[in-house]
Amino acid sequence: MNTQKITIIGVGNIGTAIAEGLIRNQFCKVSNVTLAKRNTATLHRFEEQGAKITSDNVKAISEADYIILAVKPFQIREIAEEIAPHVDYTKQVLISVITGVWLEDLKTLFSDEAVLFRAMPNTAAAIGESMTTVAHCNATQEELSFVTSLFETVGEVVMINEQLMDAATVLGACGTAFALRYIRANIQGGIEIGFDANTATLIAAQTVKGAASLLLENKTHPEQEIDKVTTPKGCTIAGLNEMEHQGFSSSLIRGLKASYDKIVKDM
Ligand SMILES: NC(=O)C1=CN([C@@H]2O[C@H](COP(=O)(O)OP(=O)(O)OC[C@H]3O[C@@H](n4cnc5c(N)ncnc54)[C@H](O)[C@@H]3O)[C@@H](O)[C@H]2O)C=CC1
Ligand SMILES: O=C(O)[C@@H]1CCC=N1
Repeated sequence: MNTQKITIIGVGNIGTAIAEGLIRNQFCKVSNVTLAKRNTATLHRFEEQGAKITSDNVKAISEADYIILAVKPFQIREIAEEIAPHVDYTKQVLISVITGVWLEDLKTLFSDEAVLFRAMPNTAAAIGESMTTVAHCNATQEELSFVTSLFETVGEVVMINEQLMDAATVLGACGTAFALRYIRANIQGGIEIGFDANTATLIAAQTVKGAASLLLENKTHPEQEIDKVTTPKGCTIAGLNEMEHQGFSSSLIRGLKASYDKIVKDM
């Protein structure tokens, strides 16, 4: 088990998911995890498990080896002003999961010498099934290995060129919501053709999980797997073609593009 101390500043949706994933998968001693947010009322279950909780960001980072920044983009300036003077850049490492905030921005907010990681996980980190993309600067091999293993503890990891981080945000982080909306539509349709909500949810979710696993395990292209399902003159191709007539793939691609354009426009 790792002995390094990890602090998460901003324990909302994604900070909570990372904390849950790390603690659940015993990445480090729970007592080496410090969680900081302004209102700590939602953090008591972590405290009961042995984590430290605080609303004092400076105190939160005082003993940390790795500091995960998980606040909203507009909150990072205020946090940086508060904690930057207290970071020991010779030994403390910063990991930002904040959308649209670049390593160069972080250097400006903290220090040119700061060891910086920019990572994009998703909320499935809570159950060890995140997809996390990572870029970095000034990191040693040891720091790189540590951060990789931290995110591997909560799912899959891929190192990317930072230029692709906004695209990774759309595909890998927003993608959780897009996939869930697809599943929800299946549930709605499933109810209309006869199932109760619980059964429709189980069938829809397990079917999507199975389809994704086919790609991950077989390393096939989706269309190869689709070919195995589409019986000639059968009901699958009839449904698929109707979905495409209604703009199914096109609407998803446009949605991804709109999501991407929103990040690029705002940041
Ligand atoms: N929600 C998601 O699925 C993902 C979000 N992100 C990024 O992570 C960041 C956080 O997103 P969410 O967790 O969804 O937002 P959130 O609003 O749920 O969490 C932010 C947390 O920061 C805390 N906070 C705000 N100001 C603070 C301060 N001065 N000191 C300490 N804590 C403070 C808030 O109380 C809140 O708990 C955003 O930049 C987002 O783009 C990245 C990947 C996935
Ligand atoms: O919607 C958002 O802005 C954030 C970025 C990734 C997931 N949620």
